[in-house]
Amino acid sequence: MTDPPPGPRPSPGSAPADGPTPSAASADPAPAAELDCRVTARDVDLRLTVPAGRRLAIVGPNGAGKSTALSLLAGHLRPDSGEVRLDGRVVSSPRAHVPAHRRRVVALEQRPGLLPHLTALDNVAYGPRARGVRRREALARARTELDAVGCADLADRRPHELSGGQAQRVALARALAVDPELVLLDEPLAALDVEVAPAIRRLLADRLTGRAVVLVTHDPLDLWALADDVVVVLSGRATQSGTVEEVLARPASDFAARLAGVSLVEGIVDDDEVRTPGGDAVAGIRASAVTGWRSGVRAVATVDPRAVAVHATTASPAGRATSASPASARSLAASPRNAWPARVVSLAPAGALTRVTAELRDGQRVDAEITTRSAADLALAPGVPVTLIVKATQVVLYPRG
Ligand SMILES: Nc1ncnc2c1ncn2[C@@H]1O[C@H](COP(=O)(O)OP(=O)(O)OP(=O)(O)O)[C@@H](O)[C@H]1O
Repeated sequence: MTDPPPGPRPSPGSAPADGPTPSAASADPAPAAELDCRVTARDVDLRLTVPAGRRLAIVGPNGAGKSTALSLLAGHLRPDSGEVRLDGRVVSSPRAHVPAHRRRVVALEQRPGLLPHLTALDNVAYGPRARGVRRREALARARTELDAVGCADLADRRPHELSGGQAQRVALARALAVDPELVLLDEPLAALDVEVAPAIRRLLADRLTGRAVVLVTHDPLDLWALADDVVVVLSGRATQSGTVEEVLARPASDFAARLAGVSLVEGIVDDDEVRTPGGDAVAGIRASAVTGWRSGVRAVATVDPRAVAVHATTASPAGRATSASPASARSLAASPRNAWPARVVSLAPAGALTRVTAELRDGQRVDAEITTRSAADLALAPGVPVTLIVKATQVVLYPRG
């Protein structure tokens, strides 16, 4: 967690002159946070909004710019251009900057970062005290917050006398004791034992619902449990955003598809199907409420790995995969099934199953989860030609937005 912010809270009027104060006439409350920033040295050009009371998850591969977004919101980094607004006030722009300790933004990170010489109670009371709250009141507030995270009986312990999970609970109490207007979570469960993480996840869900939160995570479970909305950041740019349900139901990138646990196949709409660049026809069901479906537009299909069957194939002299099963790929495709020639890229254990990653003719990758026995019977190995069979009813098609 960042150090509790000492000093008085900046009033809306003390925001830099280029920041309009929230409009009293506006019916909708200002978003809790708005970020529209360029950081040239990091090749980051990001826009994101956190409506009041909503929890936004930022997801993306390593180096995508997630921590940069958190640093901009916290006030540890200034944008080269653009601005950060909290509750309608400009707090960062190239011309002006409200420093981190004067923002009501708290961060909960992998390490709880409690002050080692203070008891749990004093750690939690520290923030309110630093904001000028009287000691008695600050201690009362700290007790309430400790109670709310199930740590009332740990009030007198010092950080080295707490388990990892207990310390993270106390850190949450400390964060909320200052009535933050924005809570930043940076992989808050990543350093915890797998036995402890679920309880802390439940606690975070309980204590943070209805607050403005920005969460960075690599764990799909956190998305469902801790976020309302999600933004997918790739190479410093927001590429897709929406509710968690929307984004995971219609992932628009391989990264988002992996989070959703599906494979993504891209192509062009050809009547009712999607035609891949490699010439494969992808039949499926149209995602609900789809608009813009017409021949020639770019489209994607999502394929659940558990719905993919892998059949042995012999390579033709031209090196093209053909089905070795009695029915040819074409006749299979005429039934409500897809049959795609492919080549195995890799095999990996997936619980009791084996995850087979195969490459279509144009190099797009599709995963299949099959029994380990089938993988052995088919003598699957990297480079082996196969035919992937998927029922059309288990493929979802939508135009690429
Ligand atoms: N202090 C820094 N100075 C210069 N460049 C940086 C600095 N920190 C990060 N970067 C660069 O900025 C880009 C975005 O990095 P950032 O740490 O925001 O990514 P991230 O999505 O948080 O990654 P991860 O998941 O690995 O934490 C990367 O190219 C990174 O190398």
